[in-house]
Amino acid sequence: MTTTTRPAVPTYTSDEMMSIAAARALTGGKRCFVGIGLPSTAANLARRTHAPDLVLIYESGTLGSKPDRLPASIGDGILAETADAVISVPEVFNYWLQPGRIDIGFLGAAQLDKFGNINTTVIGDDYANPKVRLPGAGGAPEIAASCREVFVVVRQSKRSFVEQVDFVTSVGHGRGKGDRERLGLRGAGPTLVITDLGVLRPDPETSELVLSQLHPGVEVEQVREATGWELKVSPELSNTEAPTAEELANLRALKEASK
Ligand SMILES: CC(=O)SCCNC(=O)CCNC(=O)[C@H](O)C(C)(C)COP(=O)(O)OP(=O)(O)OC[C@H]1O[C@@H](n2cnc3c(N)ncnc32)[C@H](O)[C@@H]1OP(=O)(O)O
Ligand SMILES: O=C(O)/C=C/CC(=O)O
Repeated sequence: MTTTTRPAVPTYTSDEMMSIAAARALTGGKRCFVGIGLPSTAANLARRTHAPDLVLIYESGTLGSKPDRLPASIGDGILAETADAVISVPEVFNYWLQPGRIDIGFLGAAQLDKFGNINTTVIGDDYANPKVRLPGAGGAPEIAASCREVFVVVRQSKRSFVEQVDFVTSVGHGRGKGDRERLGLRGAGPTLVITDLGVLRPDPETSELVLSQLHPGVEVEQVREATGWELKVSPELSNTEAPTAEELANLRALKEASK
C-alpha cells in the first residue's frame, strides 16, 4: 500500500483571509492610492508577493513607495525614503487623482451601505453630538470620486454594514445606478468590497452590493446575519481560495516588521 502525504492546510484567522483576499485583488503595475489601515496592509502584501510592480501612492505625495514594514501614517518617513518620487500634496490631487490617472483607490470604512457609500465621520444622527466620532474624511472623498475604481476593505457586521450610512463621507454609488454620473463623479466607484466573510460586487443593473464570493468555511446565512440590509447573492457565487503558506508567511512577516 502506498501512502500519500498531503501538504498541511495552514491555519489562519478571518482577518488574515480578508487581508490576503484584498491583496489578491491588486495586480500588475496598477497605480493604487492607498488608505491607511486595512488597505495599506493589503497593498503592501500584494507588492511583496504577486504584484511587485504595483505602484503605491500615498496622500502625502509619495509615488511608488516600497516600505518593508507598514507605514504608521501617511507622514511616515519610510514612504518618502523608498518612493520613486515625492511630489506636493496639491500635485497628488490635482495632477494625478482628479484627472483620472490613478487606477484603484483602496479605502477602509467604519460604516458601508448597500450602495457602497462610506462613513468615516460620525456614528449617530447628530453631527455635533455623535455616539462615536470617527477619524474623518481626509482625502477619502476625493479618492472615491476620481480613482478609476474603488476597492473597500472592511470587517463585516450589522454594525458596519448598514442599510444607510449615518453620514456620507465618501460617495459610492449614491442612491443607486446612475447617481455617480448625475453627481459628476469621474470614476466607476466601488467595484469590489472585501470583508472577513467574503467579497461583494455591485449589481450591474442596480449598483447594489451583492455577495459574489465566500471565504472558506463561511456560509451564506452567516453573511446575511452580518449585514444590515436584505443581502442578495450572486447566481455566480464562487469560493475564495484559502491562503497559501507563502501568503500567510509574508503577511505575518509584514506585521511583525511593523511592531
Ligand atoms: C487616504 C486615507 O487614508 S483617507 C483617511 C480617512 N480615514 C479613513 O478612511 C479611515 C477608515 N477606517 C475606518 O473608518 C475604521 O473603521 C476605523 C479607523 C474607524 C477603525 O478601524 P480599526 O482600527 O480597524 O478598529 P475597529 O474596527 O476595531 O474599531 C475601533 C473602534 O472604532 C469605533 N467604531 C468603528 N466602527 C464603528 C461603527 N461602525 N460603529 C460604531 N463604532 C465604530 C468603535 O469605538 C471601535 O471600538 P469597539 O469595536 O471596541 O467598539
Ligand atoms: O488625511 C488623510 O487623508 C489621511 C490620513 C491618514 C494618516 O494620517 O495617516
